[in-house]
Amino acid sequence: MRRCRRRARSSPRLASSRNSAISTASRRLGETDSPRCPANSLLSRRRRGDYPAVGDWVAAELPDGDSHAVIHALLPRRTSIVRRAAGSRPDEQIIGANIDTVFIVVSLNEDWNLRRIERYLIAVQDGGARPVLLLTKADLCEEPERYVREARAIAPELPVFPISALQDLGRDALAPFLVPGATVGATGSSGVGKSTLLNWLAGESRQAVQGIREDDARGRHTTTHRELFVLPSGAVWLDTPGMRELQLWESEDGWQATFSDIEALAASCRFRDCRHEAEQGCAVREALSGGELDPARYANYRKTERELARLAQKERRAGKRVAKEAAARGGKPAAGGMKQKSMRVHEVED
Ligand SMILES: Nc1nc2c(ncn2[C@@H]2O[C@H](COP(=O)(O)OP(=O)(O)OP(=O)(O)O)[C@@H](O)[C@H]2O)c(=O)[nH]1
Ligand SMILES: [Zn+2]
Repeated sequence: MRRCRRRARSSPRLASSRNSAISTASRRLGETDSPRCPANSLLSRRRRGDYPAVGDWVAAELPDGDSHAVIHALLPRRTSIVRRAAGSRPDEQIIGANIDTVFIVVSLNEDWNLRRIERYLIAVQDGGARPVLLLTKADLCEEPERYVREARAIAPELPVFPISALQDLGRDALAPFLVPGATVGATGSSGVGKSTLLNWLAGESRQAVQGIREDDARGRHTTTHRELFVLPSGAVWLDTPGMRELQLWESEDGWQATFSDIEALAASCRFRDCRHEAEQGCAVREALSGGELDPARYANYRKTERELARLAQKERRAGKRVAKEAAARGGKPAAGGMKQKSMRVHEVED
């Protein structure tokens, strides 16, 4: 089998099987062939999010006898899970495109932490994907239903399923999310059972998770690994390091969706700019003192609000800095921005 890699974090690769005489066609990015973008289209793109990412559909051409595909166009994304790219530039990195469902994976033998689940809910809902909570290792837990109840209390609409890959429990509950054509991903702490879950649903062990570090004469870089898997049900499983450890992003959508109950309370405070501190007619404080709102949930609401505000401020500052630098250069893009070579795709034989 042929694998390909490039220096950037996500790799633009084509999921479909190789076809010797293909004209321009719509394809899914993920695995096997190595696409290269025409140099002029590369140079005309600025933001990372404009580049193909795992899960994208592209119009591509695979010239006869050439193992390199050429991407001509990137199709619009239905959903995109993003995070801020490393470095000082205000830029987003697409962790996964066109994902329908993200399984938030929490193990029933680990520390149970509703606040962590809330953070995952924010991150997943920001990208437009549907969150589903999977409570793994149910075989190690005496009372999984207790945890299901607790999770439902913070997110009544959230589908929650206890499962055990080891004992083949809960498979049927996942079927509606794994219909043909659906794209799913899984996020959760290390060791909760994400790889085991993929292998269980795939019905076989897939070499999905080991990223290999390699050195070569041109420096050290990460060898990317397979990132899209077609499950026997016909669904596609997207597995990237970024997806496995989702982080908060500065958008507010996921935050508002995650804390919609508190947002609704805040909307009925007497004062529109209520800070929920000592104001008269504060519905939030009323709910807290009446026991309808868990103080720990409210504390997480405020904490994540502050975090997102800090991220947004950082973004604004970085944006101003970049604009200033661009103005100083007379509007030309930074030399150290998106280098063409960062899109180069390497190939290795397995
Ligand atoms: N008892 C039990 N153990 C499980 C189950 N699912 C996974 N495990 C075990 O949990 C451990 C971690 O599982 P992984 O699938 O590697 O976890 P992961 O989330 O992919 O971990 P990272 O790759 O570090 O992100 C392994 O020893 C699995 O055998 C389960 O349903 N029941
Ligand atoms: Zn208030």
